[in-house]
Amino acid sequence: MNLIPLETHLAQVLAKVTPREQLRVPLLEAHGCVLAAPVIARASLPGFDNSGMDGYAVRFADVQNASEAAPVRLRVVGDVPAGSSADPALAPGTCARVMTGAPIPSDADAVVPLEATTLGTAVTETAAETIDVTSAKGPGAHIRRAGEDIAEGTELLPAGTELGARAIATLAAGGVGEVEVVRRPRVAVIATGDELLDPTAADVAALTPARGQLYDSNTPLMGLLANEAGAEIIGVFRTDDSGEHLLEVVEAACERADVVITTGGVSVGAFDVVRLRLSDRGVNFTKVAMQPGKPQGFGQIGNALVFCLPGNPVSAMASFEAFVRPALRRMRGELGPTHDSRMAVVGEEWRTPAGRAQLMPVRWTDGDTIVPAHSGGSGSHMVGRIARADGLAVVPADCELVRVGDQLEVWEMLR
Ligand SMILES: Nc1nc2c(c(=O)[nH]1)N[C@H]1C(S)=C(S)[C@@H](COP(=O)(O)OP(=O)(O)OC[C@H]3O[C@@H](n4cnc5c(N)ncnc54)[C@H](O)[C@@H]3O)O[C@H]1N2
Ligand code: MOO
Repeated sequence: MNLIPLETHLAQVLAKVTPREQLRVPLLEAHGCVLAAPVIARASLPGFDNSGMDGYAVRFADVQNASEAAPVRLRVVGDVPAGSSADPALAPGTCARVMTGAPIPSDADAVVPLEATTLGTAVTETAAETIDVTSAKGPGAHIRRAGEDIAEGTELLPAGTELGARAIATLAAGGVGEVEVVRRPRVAVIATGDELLDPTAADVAALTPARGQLYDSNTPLMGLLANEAGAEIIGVFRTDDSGEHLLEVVEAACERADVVITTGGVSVGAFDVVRLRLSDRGVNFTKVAMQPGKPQGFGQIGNALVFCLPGNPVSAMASFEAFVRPALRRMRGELGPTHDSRMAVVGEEWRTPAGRAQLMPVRWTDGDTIVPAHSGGSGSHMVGRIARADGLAVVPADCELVRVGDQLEVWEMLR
C-alpha cells in the first residue's frame, strides 16, 4: 500500500472537523474555552478619570511655579478615597486629597503626589487643612483617563480568543459576567491490548506484570494530552484483543463523544483488532508517510470522529500531535495555526527514515537550537524518555540526513 503524505492525512482529518456549538456560560466556567463571539466593551476602562497616585487633586495653574524654595500653599477642601463618589468643587487655591484609584474632582486637572508636598507621606486619617506643594509635573499629571485602556463600544476581546487567566481578568474588569464560548469537544479514550495492566489498580496482584504484560501508559497519555488541548474527557476504557467488547465500547463512546481515540491494534498483525473490527464501520485504515505513526485509522461513526492510533506510545503521541490536536483546536473554535510551531537550528546530526516525514522528539539547548531529546531518537516504544522532549521536530519526508545548522519546524509540547 502506498504511503500517504502526513499533510494529506491531516487535510482529510480537518475536512471533517467543524467547531462545536456555542453556549453561554458564567465567566469563570469559561476558563480554557474559546470565545465564540467578540465581546464589546459596554463601558470604558478605566470607567472614570482617576488618580494614579496617593496625593492631591489640584488646579495645575495654581501650582505650576511651585518649587522647594518657593512652595505653593493650597487649602484642602475635600478628601476622596478610592470608592468615593464625592466630587468636591475646587476654587482657585484649593485642592482635594485623593487616594490611588479615587475619581478626580471635576475641577482638577492634575494630581500632586504626597511626596511633592512638604508633609510628604506622613499620612493621617484626616487630611491636613493646608498643604505646601513643592513641585508639579504638568497638566494631566498622574490622572488615569477614562477609556485610555479600552474605549466603550470597542472590542474587548475578539472571537477565537482562548480564555486564559488574563483574558478572564479583562472580561471581569469589563463587568462581563457571562460569555458565549464554543463548547469543549468531548473525548473518549480506548486502549486495546491483552497485555495491558492498569498501573493504578488497587489490587497488588493485578499490578505485577506476568511475562508479556506491560502497564498501560496510552490512556493517561491520550486523555491528558486531550485535556491539555482543551477537551473534556468523558470516558477512559481498556479492551482486550478478542474484539468481543471493542465494537460495543466504541459505539457507546461514539454516542456521547465528539472524538474517540483508540490506541493499538491498527497494524497488520493477526490480532490487530481495531483494524479488523472497525474497517467496515466507517473507519479508513491507511499508512501515512511518517515515523513514528505510520499506521493510522480515521473515520466517522455517528457524529463522532474516530482516530485509531498505533499502540506504540511514542507513535500514539506523535499521531496525537499531528492529527488529533489540530482537530481538537478547530473543534474548540481556535482560528489560528494547527500547531504551535517555531523554527529551530539543528545542533546535532541525525539520520531519518527515507520517504517518511520524521517527528523527532527534541529538546532546546538554548533559545534557538535543538538536539534529539535522547539517544533513542524517534524510537516508537521509548515511553521512558518522552518526558525529556520539549517538542517534535518535523523532518520532511525527502530528507535522509539532518545536518548541524539545518533549520527545522518544531511543534512545541508541554512538559
Ligand atoms: N509486519 C509489520 N509489523 C508492524 C508494522 C508493519 O508495517 N508491518 N508496523 C509497525 C508500526 S510502524 C507500528 S507503529 C506498530 C503499530 O502497532 P499497533 O497499533 O497494531 O499496536 P499494538 O501491536 O497493539 O502495540 C504496539 C506496541 O505498543 C504497545 N502498547 C499498546 N498499547 C499500549 C498502551 N496502552 N500502553 C503502553 N504500551 C502499549 C504494545 O505492547 C506493543 O509493544 O506496528 C508495527 N508492526
Ligand atoms: O510508525 Mo511506527 O509508529 O514506527 O512505530
